[in-house]
Formats: sequence, C-alpha cells, structure tokens
Amino acid sequence: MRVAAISIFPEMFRAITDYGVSGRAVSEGHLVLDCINPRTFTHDRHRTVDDRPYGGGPGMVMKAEPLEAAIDEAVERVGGEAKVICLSPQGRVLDQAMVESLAEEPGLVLLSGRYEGIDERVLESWVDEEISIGDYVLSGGELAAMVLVDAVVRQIPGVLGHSQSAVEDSFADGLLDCPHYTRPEAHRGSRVPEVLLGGDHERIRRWRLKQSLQRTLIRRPELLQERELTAEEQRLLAEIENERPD
Ligand SMILES: Nc1nonc1C(=O)N[C@@H]1CC[C@H](O)C1
Repeated sequence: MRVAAISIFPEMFRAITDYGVSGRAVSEGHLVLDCINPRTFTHDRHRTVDDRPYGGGPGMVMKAEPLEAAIDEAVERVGGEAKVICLSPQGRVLDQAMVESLAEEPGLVLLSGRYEGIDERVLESWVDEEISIGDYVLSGGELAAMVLVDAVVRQIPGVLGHSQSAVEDSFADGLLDCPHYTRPEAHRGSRVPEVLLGGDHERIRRWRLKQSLQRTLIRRPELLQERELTAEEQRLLAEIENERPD
C-alpha cells in the first residue's frame, strides 16, 4: 500500500516508519510511506503556511495554496489512484469497519492539519473524506494519521507474523479482546487461569470467546446490540447471565 502523509512536521512519522509492526511493513515493502511538507511549496522568505482567520478569532488557519500543491504532489507519489483524507474532529470517527475498508484502497493521501485547522476551500475541493480518531482536540493531525496508518497496515496480508492476530484483535470480530497472560504462572499471588495451562485448545477457544463476550457485555454493551450472535455466543451469554451475582 502506498501512503503519502502531508504535514509540516514530517519527521513525526518516524514513529511508525522506524518501529514495530508498521516499521517492519515498511522494511518488507508492504507499506510505502512518503512524507510531504507543505512548506516545500511556499515562495516567501518565511515559508508561510498559515495566516490569520477571516472574521477574527484565536489562532491561525492553514493556507490553501501550499496544501493544494502538497496534495497534488502526494497524489502523484501515490500513483494517481488515491483517496484524499483529512484528519480532523469534524470527520467520521474511525472504527474497525472503516479501517478494513481503507485497507482495500490502492493509495491514501493523509492531510494533517495544525493550528485552528485548514482553509475550508481545500476541504471542499480536494479532500474526499474527513476522518476523526475521537471526540477531542489534538494539537495536530499527525498522531491521528499515524493511528490510522497503524490500524490499516495491520490488515495487509503478510504484515502480521501470525495471520490470526488481526482476526483475533479486539473489534476485528466485533467483540473486545479476551484477557492475555504469559510467564510466570504465579505473579504476586495471582495465578494464570487453569484452562490456559491445560493445552485443551477447544476448551481454551471457548473460554476466550466467553471472556470476550463478558468483557464486551460489561464495558461496551452497545457492540452486542449491533452484532448477529452465533448460537454458541447466545449460549455463552446465557451462561454469563446465570453466573452473574444477584
Ligand atoms: N480528534 C482528531 N482526529 O483527527 N484529528 C483530530 C484533531 O483533533 N485534529 C486537530 C484539530 C485542529 C488541529 O489542526 C488538528
């Protein structure tokens, strides 16, 4: 997958190109990430990318011309077939379904705003979709862009060592993830659940599914509202309800 990130702080993206799963995706060629700085497309001595807002008010607004030139360059770098996304609190909040859909795109251009935001004429004419990572205000769109890339790159076949990892992730099947444990068996008096030590894979699968259902029911019950439960999941939820303390 080819991604072009537009940002006045391109070096921030080292956080995903140089580390972990996304870093390995880059080194193994599953992900090509170009960073494009709108300052490259300025012509004044101060390389100005922002200006005061019309109508007054606090802060600065990112100017259209440098951003549009950067988007032009980004689309070309990605190879023409690109979905142009602006990360902003005004966008649809990113969820797993959107992540899986974005992973199908041939290329992505990710626009990270700074200051109060971006001149609206860029959003109207050049941006296909605004996406938010949550209902709060960040200092810039870069971290949001990196969250999106990290989630999307995990969907690319071959990126995760064990293909099941993506499927078993929280939300991949619409449920929260089950608890995980590793050595030692006893830690500060707390023991690993016996079922995980026995090697009975079917019993472990069932325990993990029940734990996911219970955790989802308690922490994010609305996820169960939207979900078509299998017969096994319905049985396990009934067990959970019966086991609930009165
Ligand atoms: N929440 C979010 N999800 O994506 N992006 C944001 C976000 O807060 N962006 C900042 C708003 C003004 C500044 O330009 C950047």
